[in-house]
Amino acid sequence: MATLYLEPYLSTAVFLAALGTLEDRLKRLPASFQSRLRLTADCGAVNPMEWLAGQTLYPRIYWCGRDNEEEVAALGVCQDFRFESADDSGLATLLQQTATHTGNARLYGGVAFDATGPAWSEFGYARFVLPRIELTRQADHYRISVNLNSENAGLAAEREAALAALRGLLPPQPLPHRAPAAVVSHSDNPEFPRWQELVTQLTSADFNRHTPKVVLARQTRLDFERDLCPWSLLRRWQQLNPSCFQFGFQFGPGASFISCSPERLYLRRLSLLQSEALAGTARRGANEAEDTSLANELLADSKNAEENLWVKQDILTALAPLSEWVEAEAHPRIFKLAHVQHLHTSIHARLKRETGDLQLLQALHPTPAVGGYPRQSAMTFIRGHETEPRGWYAGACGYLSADETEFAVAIRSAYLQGKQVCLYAGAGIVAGSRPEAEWRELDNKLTTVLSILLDGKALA
Ligand SMILES: C=C(O[C@@H]1C=C(C(=O)O)C=C[C@H]1O)C(=O)O
Ligand SMILES: [Mg+2]
Repeated sequence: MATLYLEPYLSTAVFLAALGTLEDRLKRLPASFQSRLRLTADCGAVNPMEWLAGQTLYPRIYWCGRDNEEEVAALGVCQDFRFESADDSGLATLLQQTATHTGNARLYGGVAFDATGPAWSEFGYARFVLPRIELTRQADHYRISVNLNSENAGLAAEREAALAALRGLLPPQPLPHRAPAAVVSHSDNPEFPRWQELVTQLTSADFNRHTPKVVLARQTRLDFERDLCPWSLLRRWQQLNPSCFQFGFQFGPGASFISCSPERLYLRRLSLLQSEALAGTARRGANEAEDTSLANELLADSKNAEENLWVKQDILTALAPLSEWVEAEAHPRIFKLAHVQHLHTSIHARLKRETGDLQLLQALHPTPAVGGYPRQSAMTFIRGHETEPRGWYAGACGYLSADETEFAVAIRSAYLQGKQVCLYAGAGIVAGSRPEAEWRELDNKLTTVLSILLDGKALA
């Protein structure tokens, strides 16, 4: 086995020693243990995404927090929880049970935008995985872990499965910039004429009176001459937008979902919660003066203020019964990305003792940043008028554990299947929205990912 690791790991000897440590500890496992067990060893610097891309096992899951302090490459399955619909009470049970697990084993996964929409195969309505192996970077500290679950097939079989996963590891695969893959076709759904009709409908006084905000989305589908590598695309994307959440899910070889999202649904550390209203958009300026003037216009604009306010108010209302206290910044600030800038309002709460991730997800998702206000009426409009299912786009993706849970809102995302990429962008439609301006806003939101795909500096 050893020779496999020789070249590509940056600190091969340390990595090999870590694998050796884990093997020894697996061989000397206690005769019994409660439920989940996690063994961890320091492994030296290895690029988590390149490591993930080099493996043969699935699922491959990548997560990097918005502050870039923590990066995780998760591989294979110790436990896999997949739910085809929101009616499945198993998801509620899972969320409740996770709260009572000791230790900090994390489940990585996501929930689709719409509980009732058709699910993407492999992704389901919701899917969460306790990975078999995790490579974690915290600041500049790298660790490799292996998870076991005594409730699986029995201790001996579980130990064998863990050893086999470790022994099957392959070297990282460099993700170099490659020559462009040519685009064969490019289509939008809806196209502009239909978008114009929908925005006109949503901004009519009659509609607006009962449903003041609906987030309409467009799917942009690109077909390339060759298969694309999701990890190469995500790698380039994260370099352009390092202040975003960066994540990817590849449950099998056929499809992957990646995202570079600026938006947090929530971060819960024990009973402290951080959430936010991120809505309202302008493009970035060509120079500093223009950029500042666009930011000032955004801060002063009533249509954008309203987009942000519906999100803030809805989150505050949803959190009030779940919290000891909840507070929000009085005014939005500017959050800058590579090609757009947004209005951002921070929200903090201390949760009541009985509030867990189940209540939080039910109360918050989907927020009016991706659905609308009121939620049910906006969802009914979206279901009745968008013809492409959103799948996990605008869903909630992240990790769950007893002590700490974080979900990003899966906007600025791409669903890849072989040669095909589906990109998604939505815009909050409120009174005063104009079809042309909102259409341009969709384009602006896709500029970063399109600059990579169409420049072709990554990918084949
Ligand atoms: C729905 C998306 O983004 C949302 C809509 C925004 C807007 O309309 O200004 C801004 C950020 C998000 O709340 C998306 O990017 O797909
Ligand atoms: Mg907007």
